[in-house]
Parts: sequence; C-alpha cells; structure tokens
Amino acid sequence: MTAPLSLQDIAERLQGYDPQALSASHVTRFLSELVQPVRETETVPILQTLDRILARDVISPISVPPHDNSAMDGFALRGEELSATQATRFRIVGTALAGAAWTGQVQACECVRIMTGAIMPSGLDTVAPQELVQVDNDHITVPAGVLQAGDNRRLLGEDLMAGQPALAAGSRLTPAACGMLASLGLPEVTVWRRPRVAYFSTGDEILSLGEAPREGAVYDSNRYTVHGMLQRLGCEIIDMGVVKDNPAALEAAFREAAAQADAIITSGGVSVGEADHTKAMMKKLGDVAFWRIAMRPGRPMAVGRIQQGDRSALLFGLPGNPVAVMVTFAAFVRPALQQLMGWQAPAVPMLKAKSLETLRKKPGRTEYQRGIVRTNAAGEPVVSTTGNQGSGVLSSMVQANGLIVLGHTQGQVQPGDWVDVMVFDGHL
Ligand SMILES: Nc1nc2c(c(=O)[nH]1)N[C@H]1C(S)=C(S)[C@@H](COP(=O)(O)OP(=O)(O)OC[C@H]3O[C@@H](n4cnc5c(N)ncnc54)[C@H](O)[C@@H]3O)O[C@H]1N2
Ligand code: MOO
Repeated sequence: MTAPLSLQDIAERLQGYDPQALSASHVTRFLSELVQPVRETETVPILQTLDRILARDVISPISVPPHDNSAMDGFALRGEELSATQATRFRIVGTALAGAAWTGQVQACECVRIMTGAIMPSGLDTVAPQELVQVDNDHITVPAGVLQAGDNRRLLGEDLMAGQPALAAGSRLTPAACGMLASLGLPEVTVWRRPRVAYFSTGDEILSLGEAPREGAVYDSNRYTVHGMLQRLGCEIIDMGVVKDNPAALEAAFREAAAQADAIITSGGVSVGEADHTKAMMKKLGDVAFWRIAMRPGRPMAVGRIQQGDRSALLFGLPGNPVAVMVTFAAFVRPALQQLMGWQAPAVPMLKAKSLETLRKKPGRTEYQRGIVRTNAAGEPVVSTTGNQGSGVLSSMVQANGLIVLGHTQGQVQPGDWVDVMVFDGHL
C-alpha cells in the first residue's frame, strides 16, 4: 500500500485550497485524497452479509438456471409444430415434475405435461400454459395464434452464465445480492472488514443521560445522532460518551480512540472559543487542519489524522451544534466513511423539487436547509422548509425528510424555482 499523503501534500495538490474559506467541493476533494480504504477482509456466511462491502468480484461458478426449464404449468411441445391458422392437437406422453428430469422420448405431435421449473424434455422448446389449451383424455388442443415457438421457456444461464461476473468488488450487498450469492450456491463470501469508528462528545456543558440537569448544561444529543448515522452506514462503533474539556481527559480519549479505531469522530470545540482544549490536543497528537467551510450550517471543522504509536486514525472534528453535526456528517463524513469501507457507492441523485417559498441565500457558500418534500396535486415534487433553521434546532432535522442543498454560486430562490433536495434515504 502507498504511504498516506500528509495534509500538506494534499493541500498543495488542490488548486485554490484555503483552509479559512473552503468551498464544499474542496472539502470533498480533500477528503477523497485523505482517506485510504480498510484493506483487511473477512469471510462471512451469506445470512450475515447484508450491507457488507464485497472485497472481490464474484464470478458465477454455475449457470442459473442450470438448465432450460418451464416458466408455466402446462404442456411442453415442439414450437415448429404449431400452426398459425388452425388449432393443433398433441398427444400427452408423460409428466415432467420440477426437481427431476423426464427422460422419455417424444415423437411428432406429442407433448409432455410439465410443471413450472421442471427441466424441458429433450427436443421440446415451448410451453402451452394449461389455461390456453383444451384437454380431452390424453390429448390437448392448442388454439391457433395463441402461442409462439419458444414461449414460456426459461433458458439455461439466462440469469447468470457460469464464468461471468455476477457481483463487483466494492458493491454493497443488498437483499437481492444476498439472494443472488445463494442462487450461485455460495455459502459465504469475502467482504472488507467494517471500519471501527470511535466517537466522543466534548464540552463541559454536555450532560450524559442520567445526570441531573444543571444551569447552563445541555444533554448530549450528538452522541445519539452520530451513533445512529454510523449504525445505518454499517460501521463498528466505539462509543466513548462525553469527554470533559481538560487536557488530560482529552489526551487519554484521543490516544485510546486512535489505538483501536480507523476513524475518530468528535463533536464540539473546533470553533474559536477560549475554554477549549480540544483543538490544542488535536494539534498535539496528530496532523490536523482546522477549516472554516463556506457552508451553513457546519462552518468549523477539523480534519486529519491522530497518531498513536505506529497507528494512525482519521479524524473528523465536527462542530458542536447538533444540526451542524448531522449536516457535516451527511455532506462529508458519510462519503469519506464509504471510501474507508471500500464501498464504491454510486452517487445518489438529488431530487429536483419546486420551492414553495422564497429562500434567502447569498452566493459564496453552500447551504443545507431542512426541507419537507411532498407531491402536489399536479404530481410535482414540492418542498418547503421546516421553519427555524438555527444550527441548534434539532427538531428541524426530525421534521425534515430531506436537505435542500443550495450550491456555492446559487443566489436567492423564488417560489416556483426548482431546487436540489438530498432526500433522507434511510441513512439519516
Ligand atoms: N466567534 C465565532 N463564534 C462561533 C463561530 C465562529 O466562526 N466565530 N462558529 C459558530 C459555529 S458555525 C458553530 S457550529 C459553533 C461550533 O463551535 P464548537 O465546535 O466549538 O462547539 P461548541 O462551542 O462546543 O458547541 C456549540 C454548541 O453546540 C452545543 N453542543 C456541543 N456539543 C453538543 C452535544 N454533544 N449535544 C448537544 N449539543 C451540543 C453546545 O452546547 C453549543 O451550544 O461555534 C459558533 N461560534
Ligand atoms: O457549524 Mo455552525 O452550525 O454553522 O452554527
């Protein structure tokens, strides 16, 4: 594996990089240079592979289906014996059941009763569904024009052909993909190890659940939003709770996290406040950049690596405000963790929706407003905001079903203008 680039190296590669006025697109490019995927694998039984990331291409060891078979309950016959202009009669000479081959021979104008999934008897290529034919004793009559040669027959390998790629390395295993692996007879599969992500909240005013309320203090919500987002992404979580804002506690927490984790996420203490030791400790223990991103919410953010012995863990120091945490996670941390997971995640298309409101917006920063998308009477997607957009107003995220993303160069939005919405797709 190549040695990771230092932050300085990455900064030099990015034209126009200014840590004090960083565009959202610079952040994305910076992180894609910074993150190196976890390269350890595990072999996992199929029932435990949902949402895991394939480490190797899967080449189909067999063809699915393994033989030509019937798609209908009915009668297998030779398609060339059908007439387009008059009914055709066939004599029934046997029955082919699913699970066993029918080995008899079929002469001219003979057919075989067949069940869905049963192997097509040799020489027969067409199935007349039983609803289409008249049966009298040991004969059927197929009316003219209802059936063509090849109908209702499934071909060997029409789903997957032996030797062909079935699933690509870097893809995430969906329920359909798990079923496909099973259809290939594979009892287990090789996936990337899940990244271990450590999280702690910082701040002397942050209360853990169970602590009595006190003046000036707030309960820790970031621990729970981050935990949920990491869980949905499929990371292994090292939950470190709240760490007090003193150097010894912070140092111990960062060292413990870096000793075990592939990535560390913190919230709080990355802005310009005076009582914060968080930034100083990040600087002391690693290679860390402190950014002011041209975005709202989520302006301050720390990024880099924390060293512990010969290990280093990625660091995402998120701002303390609860909405800023969720937005920076969705916009930047989630894609970076996908890269860490080895997931070649397809870009999720933005939904275009008509704004129902005027949205105040100045060019020169990216905004993520909390939106509620619905379909109007004309069948068009329309979006309104959730009201108070303060970066401490977590209820705005609870009410929203998407983030209205107003890009860097975008100005004011008028009612009826189309805007981009990052729909919460089950990950937020
Ligand atoms: N003079 C300036 N002040 C601030 C700036 C700035 O650029 N210049 N940026 C503002 C922005 S934007 C944000 S965001 C915050 C970020 O500050 P910190 O990352 O240092 O975070 P804190 O000050 O520790 O906390 C901010 C806010 O969030 C609450 N918080 C923190 N952690 C949690 C938690 N785990 N659960 C719930 N709520 C939490 C905390 O109580 C504060 O209210 O700085 C602005 N100021
Ligand atoms: O990061 Mo802040 O949330 O813009 O208030």
